[in-house]
Amino acid sequence: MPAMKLAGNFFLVGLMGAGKTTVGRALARRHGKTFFDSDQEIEARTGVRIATIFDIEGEARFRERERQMIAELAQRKNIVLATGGGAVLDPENRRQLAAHGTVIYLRASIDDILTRTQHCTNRPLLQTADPRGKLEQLFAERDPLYREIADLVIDTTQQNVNLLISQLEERLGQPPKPLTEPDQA
Ligand SMILES: Nc1ncnc2c1ncn2[C@@H]1O[C@H](COP(=O)(O)OP(=O)(O)O)[C@@H](O)[C@H]1O
Ligand SMILES: O=C(O)C1=C[C@@H](OP(=O)(O)O)[C@@H](O)[C@H](O)C1
Ligand SMILES: [Mg+2]
Repeated sequence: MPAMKLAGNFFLVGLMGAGKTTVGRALARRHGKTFFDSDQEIEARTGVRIATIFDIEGEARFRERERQMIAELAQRKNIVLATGGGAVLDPENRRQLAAHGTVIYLRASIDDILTRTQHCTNRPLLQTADPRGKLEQLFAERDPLYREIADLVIDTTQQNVNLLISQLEERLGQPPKPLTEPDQA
């Protein structure tokens, strides 16, 4: 059992392959929270993979499904939610996430992301001749949006999941800094 209990909802944001689903599931298990992954919920409801939704309906319709799903899940209590990497593109999603929980931005180097995602066929945006170039473009577009709503930024590059959870707990458990320095008597 963890020494401290984390209160409220936790929302994980960051690029594909940053580890949102993996870290989110472990964090939820350790702190007795219900885990959701917005992509997995969309797949469960539609009965098809994310790649098939992109193929048949296109990215814009996927984003609508994602917006609906995040609006619904953000209302729940005591959850950990792993969002899809593009969820922050929508201002309404950013508003929902910032308003209803602690937002954790997971970062990773492009090299690590490429290694982690190279055999995956269910990330349609990376099914391109130049996944590195695509990730660099997505990072440039999205990093400011992740930062806009993040309460905490954690770098997962070359970090094992258990150590990441300890790091998260340590940083979330820190008492808030006083606004002013105590008087020097
Ligand atoms: N800290 C880590 N170190 C090494 N591999 C990782 C780490 N976090 C995730 N992975 C692996 O990378 C892949 C993508 O992780 P995932 O959690 O699905 O990322 P995301 O949900 O952010 O796209 C998975 O195969 C997962 O096992
Ligand atoms: O970055 C993106 O736009 C996407 C990320 C994916 O989720 P992960 O970040 O969990 O891979 C998934 O939602 C979809 O393929 C689109
Ligand atoms: Mg994921």
